[in-house]
Amino acid sequence: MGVPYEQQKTRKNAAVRHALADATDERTAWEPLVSGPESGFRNKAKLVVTGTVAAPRLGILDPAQHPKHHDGTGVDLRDCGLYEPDMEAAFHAVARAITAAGLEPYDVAARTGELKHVHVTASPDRELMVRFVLRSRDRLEALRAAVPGLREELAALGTPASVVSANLLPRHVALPEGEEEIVLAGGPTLTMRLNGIGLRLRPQGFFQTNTAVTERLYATAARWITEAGAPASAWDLYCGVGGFAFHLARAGVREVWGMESSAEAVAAAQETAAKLGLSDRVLFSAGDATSALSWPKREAPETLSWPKREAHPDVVVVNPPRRGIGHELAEALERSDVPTVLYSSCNAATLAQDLARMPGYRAARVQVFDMFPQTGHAEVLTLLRRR
Ligand SMILES: C[S@@+](CC[C@H](N)C(=O)[O-])C[C@H]1O[C@@H](n2cnc3c(N)ncnc32)[C@H](O)[C@@H]1O
Repeated sequence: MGVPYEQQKTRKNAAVRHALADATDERTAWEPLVSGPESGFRNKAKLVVTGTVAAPRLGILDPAQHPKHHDGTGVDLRDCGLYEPDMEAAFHAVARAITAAGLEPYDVAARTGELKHVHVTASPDRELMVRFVLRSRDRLEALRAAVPGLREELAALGTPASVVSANLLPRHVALPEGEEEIVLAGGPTLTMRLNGIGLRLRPQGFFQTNTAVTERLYATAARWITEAGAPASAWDLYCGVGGFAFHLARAGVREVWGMESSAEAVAAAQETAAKLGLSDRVLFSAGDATSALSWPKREAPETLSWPKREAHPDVVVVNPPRRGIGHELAEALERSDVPTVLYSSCNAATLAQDLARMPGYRAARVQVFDMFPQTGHAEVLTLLRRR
Protein backbone atom coordinates (compact mmCIF):
# COMPACT_ATOMS: atom_id res chain seq x y z
CA MET A 1 0.00 0.00 0.00
CA GLY A 2 1.18 3.51 -0.72
CA VAL A 3 2.78 2.45 -4.01
CA PRO A 4 1.09 4.19 -6.97
CA TYR A 5 -1.23 1.73 -8.66
CA GLU A 6 0.42 1.87 -12.10
CA GLN A 7 3.70 0.96 -10.44
CA GLN A 8 2.07 -1.91 -8.52
CA LYS A 9 0.82 -3.38 -11.79
CA THR A 10 4.20 -3.08 -13.52
CA ARG A 11 5.91 -4.75 -10.57
CA LYS A 12 3.34 -7.52 -10.42
CA ASN A 13 3.67 -8.35 -14.10
CA ALA A 14 7.45 -8.42 -13.73
CA ALA A 15 7.27 -10.65 -10.64
CA VAL A 16 5.03 -13.17 -12.44
CA ARG A 17 7.31 -13.16 -15.53
CA HIS A 18 10.26 -13.80 -13.25
CA ALA A 19 8.49 -16.66 -11.42
CA LEU A 20 7.49 -18.28 -14.72
CA ALA A 21 10.81 -17.72 -16.53
CA ASP A 22 11.56 -21.45 -16.77
CA ALA A 23 7.96 -22.40 -17.56
CA THR A 24 7.63 -20.11 -20.58
CA ASP A 25 9.55 -19.64 -23.83
CA GLU A 26 9.95 -17.07 -26.59
CA ARG A 27 6.73 -18.25 -28.26
CA THR A 28 4.61 -17.74 -25.12
CA ALA A 29 2.13 -14.91 -25.69
CA TRP A 30 2.08 -12.58 -22.66
CA GLU A 31 -1.25 -10.76 -22.70
CA PRO A 32 -1.50 -7.33 -21.01
CA LEU A 33 -2.36 -7.31 -17.30
CA VAL A 34 -6.07 -7.00 -16.52
CA SER A 35 -7.12 -4.78 -13.64
CA GLY A 36 -10.23 -3.26 -12.12
CA PRO A 37 -10.67 -0.49 -9.56
CA GLU A 38 -7.70 -0.05 -7.22
CA SER A 39 -9.99 0.42 -4.21
CA GLY A 40 -13.52 -0.60 -3.25
CA PHE A 41 -13.09 -3.95 -5.04
CA ARG A 42 -13.46 -6.59 -2.33
CA ASN A 43 -16.87 -8.27 -2.29
CA LYS A 44 -16.15 -10.16 0.90
CA ALA A 45 -15.17 -9.09 4.41
CA LYS A 46 -14.04 -11.52 7.09
CA LEU A 47 -14.04 -9.32 10.17
CA VAL A 48 -12.78 -10.22 13.62
CA VAL A 49 -15.11 -8.89 16.32
CA THR A 50 -13.50 -7.23 19.35
CA GLY A 51 -14.53 -4.46 21.76
CA THR A 52 -17.68 -4.79 23.84
CA VAL A 53 -21.35 -5.65 23.41
CA ALA A 54 -22.22 -1.95 23.51
CA ALA A 55 -19.37 -0.89 21.21
CA PRO A 56 -18.18 -3.80 19.07
CA ARG A 57 -15.24 -3.29 16.73
CA LEU A 58 -15.22 -5.09 13.38
CA GLY A 59 -11.79 -5.53 11.83
CA ILE A 60 -8.63 -7.34 12.85
CA LEU A 61 -6.92 -8.22 16.10
CA ASP A 62 -4.53 -5.58 17.32
CA PRO A 63 -1.00 -6.84 17.98
CA ALA A 64 -1.89 -5.97 21.58
CA GLN A 65 -4.43 -8.81 21.44
CA HIS A 66 -1.51 -11.14 21.71
CA PRO A 67 -2.17 -13.01 24.97
CA LYS A 68 0.94 -11.52 26.60
CA HIS A 69 0.08 -7.91 25.84
CA HIS A 70 -3.68 -8.07 25.96
CA ASP A 71 -5.49 -4.76 26.49
CA GLY A 72 -8.83 -5.63 24.92
CA THR A 73 -8.46 -3.63 21.73
CA GLY A 74 -8.84 -4.50 18.08
CA VAL A 75 -8.44 -2.42 14.93
CA ASP A 76 -11.76 -1.35 13.46
CA LEU A 77 -11.81 -1.74 9.65
CA ARG A 78 -15.39 -0.83 8.85
CA ASP A 79 -14.14 2.07 6.73
CA CYS A 80 -11.41 0.05 5.00
CA GLY A 81 -11.01 1.26 1.41
CA LEU A 82 -10.66 -2.27 0.03
CA TYR A 83 -14.33 -3.13 0.53
CA GLU A 84 -17.03 -2.31 -1.97
CA PRO A 85 -18.34 1.17 -1.07
CA ASP A 86 -21.80 0.34 0.29
CA MET A 87 -20.51 -2.40 2.58
CA GLU A 88 -19.46 0.12 5.25
CA ALA A 89 -23.04 1.12 6.08
CA ALA A 90 -23.94 -2.58 6.25
CA PHE A 91 -21.08 -3.20 8.75
CA HIS A 92 -22.53 -0.51 11.02
CA ALA A 93 -25.96 -2.17 10.85
CA VAL A 94 -24.33 -5.50 11.72
CA ALA A 95 -22.63 -3.88 14.72
CA ARG A 96 -25.99 -2.59 15.96
CA ALA A 97 -27.43 -6.12 15.61
CA ILE A 98 -24.53 -7.44 17.71
CA THR A 99 -25.46 -4.99 20.45
CA ALA A 100 -29.19 -5.78 20.13
CA ALA A 101 -28.51 -9.52 20.44
CA GLY A 102 -26.13 -9.02 23.37
CA LEU A 103 -23.35 -10.95 21.63
CA GLU A 104 -20.18 -10.54 23.64
CA PRO A 105 -17.09 -10.35 21.38
CA TYR A 106 -14.80 -13.32 21.85
CA ASP A 107 -11.73 -12.46 23.88
CA VAL A 108 -8.84 -14.42 22.42
CA ALA A 109 -6.61 -14.16 25.49
CA ALA A 110 -9.28 -14.92 28.09
CA ARG A 111 -11.14 -17.39 25.85
CA THR A 112 -14.45 -15.87 26.89
CA GLY A 113 -17.28 -14.34 24.89
CA GLU A 114 -19.45 -15.62 22.07
CA LEU A 115 -18.97 -13.79 18.78
CA LYS A 116 -15.70 -14.46 17.00
CA HIS A 117 -16.13 -13.13 13.47
CA VAL A 118 -18.60 -11.66 11.04
CA HIS A 119 -18.40 -12.51 7.33
CA VAL A 120 -20.22 -10.31 4.83
CA THR A 121 -20.39 -10.99 1.08
CA ALA A 122 -21.93 -8.49 -1.34
CA SER A 123 -23.37 -9.61 -4.67
CA PRO A 124 -23.21 -7.53 -7.86
CA ASP A 125 -27.00 -7.03 -7.43
CA ARG A 126 -26.24 -5.41 -4.04
CA GLU A 127 -27.61 -8.25 -1.95
CA LEU A 128 -25.74 -9.53 1.07
CA MET A 129 -24.86 -12.73 2.84
CA VAL A 130 -24.18 -12.07 6.53
CA ARG A 131 -22.67 -14.79 8.71
CA PHE A 132 -22.01 -14.65 12.47
CA VAL A 133 -19.27 -17.01 13.66
CA LEU A 134 -20.17 -18.03 17.22
CA ARG A 135 -18.30 -19.97 19.88
CA SER A 136 -21.43 -21.87 20.98
CA ARG A 137 -25.20 -22.00 20.67
CA ASP A 138 -25.64 -20.05 23.93
CA ARG A 139 -26.74 -16.78 22.26
CA LEU A 140 -28.19 -18.35 19.11
CA GLU A 141 -31.82 -17.57 19.97
CA ALA A 142 -30.93 -13.99 20.93
CA LEU A 143 -29.21 -13.61 17.56
CA ARG A 144 -32.20 -15.15 15.78
CA ALA A 145 -34.44 -12.57 17.47
CA ALA A 146 -32.23 -9.70 16.26
CA VAL A 147 -32.19 -10.88 12.64
CA PRO A 148 -35.51 -9.33 11.48
CA GLY A 149 -34.37 -5.90 12.70
CA LEU A 150 -31.03 -6.31 10.94
CA ARG A 151 -32.72 -7.35 7.70
CA GLU A 152 -35.08 -4.40 7.88
CA GLU A 153 -32.19 -2.01 8.35
CA LEU A 154 -30.15 -3.54 5.52
CA ALA A 155 -33.13 -3.43 3.17
CA ALA A 156 -33.62 0.25 3.98
CA LEU A 157 -29.95 0.84 3.12
CA GLY A 158 -30.53 -0.72 -0.32
CA THR A 159 -28.44 -3.79 0.49
CA PRO A 160 -30.96 -6.46 1.52
CA ALA A 161 -29.67 -9.63 3.19
CA SER A 162 -30.59 -12.68 1.10
CA VAL A 163 -28.93 -14.97 3.63
CA VAL A 164 -28.24 -14.56 7.35
CA SER A 165 -26.60 -17.47 9.14
CA ALA A 166 -24.75 -18.52 12.25
CA ASN A 167 -21.59 -20.58 11.97
CA LEU A 168 -20.30 -22.52 14.97
CA LEU A 169 -16.60 -22.53 15.78
CA PRO A 170 -16.42 -24.05 19.28
CA ARG A 171 -12.67 -24.72 19.26
CA HIS A 172 -10.08 -22.10 20.25
CA VAL A 173 -8.33 -22.06 16.88
CA ALA A 174 -7.12 -19.41 14.45
CA LEU A 175 -9.66 -20.34 11.76
CA PRO A 176 -12.18 -18.00 10.13
CA GLU A 177 -15.11 -20.39 10.49
CA GLY A 178 -16.26 -23.80 11.71
CA GLU A 179 -18.08 -26.68 10.06
CA GLU A 180 -21.65 -26.25 11.29
CA GLU A 181 -23.83 -23.61 9.65
CA ILE A 182 -27.34 -22.64 10.76
CA VAL A 183 -29.32 -20.54 8.29
CA LEU A 184 -31.34 -18.00 10.29
CA ALA A 185 -33.10 -16.14 7.49
CA GLY A 186 -33.47 -16.09 3.74
CA GLY A 187 -32.70 -18.88 1.32
CA PRO A 188 -29.42 -20.70 1.65
CA THR A 189 -28.03 -19.01 -1.49
CA LEU A 190 -26.84 -15.60 -2.63
CA THR A 191 -26.90 -15.04 -6.39
CA MET A 192 -23.62 -13.68 -7.77
CA ARG A 193 -24.45 -12.50 -11.30
CA LEU A 194 -21.25 -12.44 -13.35
CA ASN A 195 -21.33 -11.69 -17.09
CA GLY A 196 -25.08 -12.35 -16.91
CA ILE A 197 -24.69 -15.81 -15.33
CA GLY A 198 -26.36 -16.12 -11.92
CA LEU A 199 -23.89 -18.21 -9.90
CA ARG A 200 -25.34 -19.43 -6.61
CA LEU A 201 -23.23 -19.12 -3.51
CA ARG A 202 -23.90 -20.88 -0.19
CA PRO A 203 -22.39 -19.83 3.14
CA GLN A 204 -19.41 -22.20 3.08
CA GLY A 205 -18.65 -22.01 -0.63
CA PHE A 206 -15.61 -20.19 -2.00
CA PHE A 207 -16.06 -17.17 -4.25
CA GLN A 208 -13.38 -15.01 -5.90
CA THR A 209 -13.10 -11.77 -3.92
CA ASN A 210 -12.93 -9.24 -6.76
CA THR A 211 -16.12 -9.33 -8.81
CA ALA A 212 -15.04 -7.03 -11.68
CA VAL A 213 -11.73 -8.83 -12.29
CA THR A 214 -13.35 -12.26 -11.91
CA GLU A 215 -15.77 -11.42 -14.72
CA ARG A 216 -12.78 -10.71 -16.96
CA LEU A 217 -11.03 -13.91 -15.81
CA TYR A 218 -13.98 -16.19 -16.61
CA ALA A 219 -14.68 -14.43 -19.91
CA THR A 220 -11.02 -14.75 -20.95
CA ALA A 221 -10.97 -18.45 -20.00
CA ALA A 222 -14.03 -19.12 -22.15
CA ARG A 223 -12.59 -17.10 -25.06
CA TRP A 224 -9.21 -18.86 -25.03
CA ILE A 225 -10.83 -22.28 -24.88
CA THR A 226 -13.39 -21.72 -27.62
CA GLU A 227 -11.52 -19.40 -29.99
CA ALA A 228 -10.76 -22.14 -32.52
CA GLY A 229 -14.19 -23.77 -32.03
CA ALA A 230 -15.78 -25.07 -28.85
CA PRO A 231 -14.35 -28.40 -27.69
CA ALA A 232 -16.83 -31.17 -26.87
CA SER A 233 -15.88 -31.72 -23.25
CA ALA A 234 -14.14 -30.03 -20.31
CA TRP A 235 -13.47 -30.73 -16.66
CA ASP A 236 -13.40 -27.89 -14.15
CA LEU A 237 -11.27 -29.09 -11.23
CA TYR A 238 -11.39 -27.15 -7.93
CA CYS A 239 -14.56 -25.70 -9.43
CA GLY A 240 -16.03 -23.94 -6.37
CA VAL A 241 -19.55 -22.88 -7.38
CA GLY A 242 -18.75 -23.43 -11.05
CA GLY A 243 -17.65 -20.06 -12.44
CA PHE A 244 -15.39 -21.54 -15.12
CA ALA A 245 -17.77 -24.44 -15.84
CA PHE A 246 -20.79 -22.26 -16.62
CA HIS A 247 -18.79 -19.81 -18.72
CA LEU A 248 -17.39 -22.70 -20.80
CA ALA A 249 -20.85 -24.22 -21.20
CA ARG A 250 -22.27 -20.91 -22.35
CA ALA A 251 -19.43 -20.55 -24.86
CA GLY A 252 -20.50 -23.85 -26.44
CA VAL A 253 -18.59 -26.63 -24.64
CA ARG A 254 -21.15 -29.47 -24.78
CA GLU A 255 -20.34 -31.38 -21.62
CA VAL A 256 -18.67 -29.96 -18.51
CA TRP A 257 -17.88 -31.82 -15.29
CA GLY A 258 -16.87 -29.91 -12.19
CA MET A 259 -15.14 -31.35 -9.13
CA GLU A 260 -14.78 -29.65 -5.79
CA SER A 261 -14.13 -30.77 -2.20
CA SER A 262 -16.79 -28.56 -0.58
CA ALA A 263 -20.18 -30.29 -0.62
CA GLU A 264 -21.89 -26.92 -0.07
CA ALA A 265 -20.22 -25.43 -3.14
CA VAL A 266 -21.20 -28.47 -5.21
CA ALA A 267 -24.82 -28.22 -4.03
CA ALA A 268 -24.85 -24.53 -4.98
CA ALA A 269 -23.35 -25.31 -8.42
CA GLN A 270 -25.97 -27.99 -9.03
CA GLU A 271 -28.66 -25.49 -8.11
CA THR A 272 -27.23 -23.05 -10.68
CA ALA A 273 -27.24 -25.79 -13.34
CA ALA A 274 -30.89 -26.59 -12.58
CA LYS A 275 -31.84 -22.91 -12.64
CA LEU A 276 -30.15 -22.45 -16.03
CA GLY A 277 -31.66 -25.66 -17.45
CA LEU A 278 -28.18 -27.15 -17.86
CA SER A 279 -28.33 -30.10 -15.45
CA ASP A 280 -27.91 -32.59 -18.30
CA ARG A 281 -24.61 -31.17 -19.54
CA VAL A 282 -23.01 -29.28 -16.63
CA LEU A 283 -22.48 -31.77 -13.82
CA PHE A 284 -20.72 -31.55 -10.49
CA SER A 285 -19.26 -34.02 -8.00
CA ALA A 286 -17.88 -33.53 -4.52
CA GLY A 287 -14.45 -35.09 -4.38
CA ASP A 288 -10.71 -34.70 -4.23
CA ALA A 289 -9.60 -33.15 -7.51
CA THR A 290 -6.04 -34.37 -7.09
CA SER A 291 -7.15 -37.87 -8.12
CA ALA A 292 -9.80 -36.82 -10.66
CA LEU A 293 -7.77 -38.20 -13.54
CA SER A 294 -7.30 -41.55 -11.85
CA TRP A 295 -10.97 -42.27 -11.19
CA PRO A 296 -12.06 -43.04 -14.72
CA LYS A 297 -9.41 -45.75 -14.86
CA ARG A 298 -10.04 -47.16 -11.40
CA GLU A 299 -13.32 -48.22 -9.91
CA ALA A 300 -15.04 -44.97 -8.93
CA PRO A 301 -16.32 -44.80 -5.35
CA GLU A 302 -20.01 -45.74 -5.39
CA THR A 303 -21.23 -42.37 -4.26
CA LEU A 304 -19.21 -40.50 -6.85
CA SER A 305 -20.73 -39.64 -10.18
CA TRP A 306 -17.89 -38.88 -12.53
CA PRO A 307 -17.26 -39.93 -16.12
CA LYS A 308 -16.43 -43.64 -15.88
CA ARG A 309 -14.70 -43.94 -19.19
CA GLU A 310 -11.16 -44.25 -20.36
CA ALA A 311 -11.25 -41.11 -22.51
CA HIS A 312 -10.15 -37.90 -20.89
CA PRO A 313 -11.80 -34.59 -21.80
CA ASP A 314 -10.59 -32.13 -24.43
CA VAL A 315 -9.84 -29.50 -21.79
CA VAL A 316 -9.03 -29.59 -18.08
CA VAL A 317 -9.37 -26.35 -16.11
CA VAL A 318 -7.61 -26.25 -12.74
CA ASN A 319 -7.99 -23.43 -10.21
CA PRO A 320 -6.47 -24.76 -6.98
CA PRO A 321 -5.82 -23.01 -3.65
CA ARG A 322 -2.43 -21.38 -3.07
CA ARG A 323 -0.63 -24.70 -2.63
CA GLY A 324 -1.20 -25.52 -6.33
CA ILE A 325 -2.30 -28.83 -7.85
CA GLY A 326 0.69 -30.73 -6.46
CA HIS A 327 2.63 -33.65 -7.88
CA GLU A 328 -0.17 -36.25 -8.06
CA LEU A 329 -2.46 -34.27 -10.36
CA ALA A 330 0.41 -32.63 -12.29
CA GLU A 331 1.93 -36.03 -13.02
CA ALA A 332 -1.46 -37.52 -13.94
CA LEU A 333 -2.02 -34.66 -16.40
CA GLU A 334 1.48 -35.17 -17.80
CA ARG A 335 0.72 -38.88 -18.42
CA SER A 336 -2.77 -38.15 -19.81
CA ASP A 337 -3.86 -37.51 -23.36
CA VAL A 338 -5.55 -34.20 -22.46
CA PRO A 339 -4.56 -31.76 -25.24
CA THR A 340 -5.32 -28.50 -23.40
CA VAL A 341 -5.04 -27.45 -19.76
CA LEU A 342 -6.10 -24.05 -18.47
CA TYR A 343 -4.43 -23.29 -15.14
CA SER A 344 -5.74 -20.34 -13.11
CA SER A 345 -3.45 -19.76 -10.16
CA CYS A 346 -3.32 -17.27 -7.29
CA ASN A 347 0.31 -18.20 -6.55
CA ALA A 348 2.88 -17.95 -9.33
CA ALA A 349 5.47 -19.82 -7.24
CA THR A 350 3.40 -23.03 -6.93
CA LEU A 351 2.23 -22.59 -10.53
CA ALA A 352 5.88 -22.66 -11.62
CA GLN A 353 6.51 -25.81 -9.54
CA ASP A 354 3.50 -27.57 -11.05
CA LEU A 355 4.43 -26.59 -14.60
CA ALA A 356 7.92 -28.03 -14.06
CA ARG A 357 6.18 -31.38 -13.42
CA MET A 358 4.36 -31.13 -16.77
CA PRO A 359 7.11 -30.80 -19.40
CA GLY A 360 4.83 -32.32 -22.05
CA TYR A 361 2.86 -29.07 -22.09
CA ARG A 362 4.01 -25.64 -23.19
CA ALA A 363 2.64 -22.34 -21.92
CA ALA A 364 1.02 -20.87 -25.03
CA ARG A 365 -0.59 -17.87 -23.34
CA VAL A 366 -0.22 -16.16 -19.98
CA GLN A 367 -2.18 -13.26 -18.51
CA VAL A 368 -1.97 -11.62 -15.10
CA PHE A 369 -5.25 -10.54 -13.49
CA ASP A 370 -4.86 -8.08 -10.63
CA MET A 371 -7.46 -9.63 -8.38
CA PHE A 372 -5.74 -8.27 -5.25
CA PRO A 373 -4.68 -4.59 -5.63
CA GLN A 374 -2.62 -3.14 -2.75
CA THR A 375 -1.05 -6.58 -2.13
CA GLY A 376 1.81 -8.50 -3.72
CA HIS A 377 -0.60 -11.22 -4.90
CA ALA A 378 -1.92 -11.80 -8.41
CA GLU A 379 -4.07 -14.29 -10.31
CA VAL A 380 -2.33 -15.84 -13.33
CA LEU A 381 -4.18 -17.55 -16.18
CA THR A 382 -2.05 -19.91 -18.27
CA LEU A 383 -3.12 -21.81 -21.38
CA LEU A 384 -1.14 -25.01 -21.75
CA ARG A 385 -1.00 -27.00 -24.98
CA ARG A 386 0.54 -30.41 -25.61
CA ARG A 387 3.92 -30.02 -27.26
C1 LIG B 1 -9.18 -20.87 -5.65
S1 LIG B 1 -10.69 -21.67 -5.26
C2 LIG B 1 -11.40 -21.75 -6.87
C3 LIG B 1 -12.88 -21.96 -6.97
C4 LIG B 1 -13.51 -21.74 -8.34
N1 LIG B 1 -12.75 -22.27 -9.42
C5 LIG B 1 -13.83 -20.27 -8.57
O1 LIG B 1 -13.47 -19.74 -9.61
O2 LIG B 1 -14.48 -19.69 -7.70
C6 LIG B 1 -10.16 -23.28 -4.91
C7 LIG B 1 -11.28 -24.25 -4.62
O3 LIG B 1 -10.70 -25.57 -4.46
C8 LIG B 1 -11.41 -26.26 -3.46
N2 LIG B 1 -10.51 -27.35 -3.04
C9 LIG B 1 -9.46 -27.30 -2.18
N3 LIG B 1 -8.83 -28.50 -2.15
C10 LIG B 1 -9.49 -29.31 -3.02
C11 LIG B 1 -9.29 -30.67 -3.45
N4 LIG B 1 -8.31 -31.41 -2.97
N5 LIG B 1 -10.15 -31.17 -4.36
C12 LIG B 1 -11.17 -30.42 -4.84
N6 LIG B 1 -11.38 -29.15 -4.50
C13 LIG B 1 -10.55 -28.59 -3.59
C14 LIG B 1 -11.76 -25.21 -2.44
O4 LIG B 1 -12.86 -25.60 -1.67
C15 LIG B 1 -12.07 -24.00 -3.35
O5 LIG B 1 -13.44 -23.96 -3.68
